[in-house]
Amino acid sequence: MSDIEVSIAHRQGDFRLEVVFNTPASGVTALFGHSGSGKTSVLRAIAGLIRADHGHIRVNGELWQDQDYFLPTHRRPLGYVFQEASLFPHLSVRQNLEYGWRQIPAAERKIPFDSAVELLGVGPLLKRATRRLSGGERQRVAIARALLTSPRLLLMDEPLSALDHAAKQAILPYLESLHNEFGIPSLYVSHDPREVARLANQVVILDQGKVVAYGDAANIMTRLDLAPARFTDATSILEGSIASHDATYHLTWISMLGGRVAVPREELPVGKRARVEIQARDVSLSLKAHSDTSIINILPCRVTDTREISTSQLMVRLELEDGQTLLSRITRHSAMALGLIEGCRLYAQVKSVALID
Ligand SMILES: Nc1ncnc2c1ncn2[C@@H]1O[C@H](COP(=O)(O)OP(=O)(O)OP(=O)(O)O)[C@@H](O)[C@H]1O
Repeated sequence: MSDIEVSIAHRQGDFRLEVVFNTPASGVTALFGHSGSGKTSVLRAIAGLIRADHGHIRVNGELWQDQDYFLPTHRRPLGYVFQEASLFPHLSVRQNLEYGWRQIPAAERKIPFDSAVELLGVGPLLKRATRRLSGGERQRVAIARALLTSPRLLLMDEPLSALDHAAKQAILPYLESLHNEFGIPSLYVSHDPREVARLANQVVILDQGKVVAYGDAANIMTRLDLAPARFTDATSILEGSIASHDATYHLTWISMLGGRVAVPREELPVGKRARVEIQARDVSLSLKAHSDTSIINILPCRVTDTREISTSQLMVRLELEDGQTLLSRITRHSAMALGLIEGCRLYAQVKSVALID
């Protein structure tokens, strides 16, 4: 019963939304798609900001809408974070947060005020006027304010899209810790494949108002028949655990069943679960496990799919020995030189690995 069930049809102007998906009410589900594919409309329907013409929405077994019933927005236990934080300009950060906090009776508050402040790192900003915040700070305050309403579902509509690269990178770890810390499921709209690969457990891909695919993020984000893996900065996420630290070369080794990779040394306990991000452009392929190379991350793998992404470039989907998937972007010229075909066994040489958590 603990899932989010959406089955709606809605017409707005010439645009027709026909969306059906089911996703666990835990972790982060990303809604991914091009501009105009209907992502915001789906969030608005879930929030009750529009009433879909047909269909139903059920969250954790609780009916929010069907043909005869419509739960008004203010009675849906959700927090909504928009592209640009809509904070009250005449109130301080603390007053903005207290506004969210006071919206619900004390007995129903699940998230302590100080925990939300600490998690989003907004403690030093509490006395500030909101007009004196940077874009990234504003978004952190907006997320903290949404959390303080103790929502059972968090809806986030491209909360990072107005931020530059550095501000995005700074805020991502806060978003990552959000559901680990409080276990509040989120629906997260984005058209940035790297952001989705990092944050999402599940992904729903939308195109022209319809669901093209949905399911486990690691699978969906690396499927070559879908849009995310065809971006030039496509990314794969691998899961392993901290295996050892190398004091001489200042490295931390992360092991998976299918091999191991190194990142610059991080003081993390051996055995701790770790996730790493690998960009497709940083993965080259070789027929042998070379030792005469500067690359230390060499993973045995098998080709499961290939797709041209431009006249000169190919995206290759690889399966590691433990079943995890990795993307590699190579030239068509290299693919021919390697004699690359589906099923062939190779070695992925990974030039750069970033530890996420
Ligand atoms: N109130 C409206 N009346 C008529 N058409 C609308 C209305 N709101 C949205 N649309 C249309 O519905 C389609 C989907 O819009 P939506 O905002 O859901 O897409 P999106 O995937 O979130 O896009 P973006 O990434 O650009 O925010 C678009 O073609 C848009 O022009």
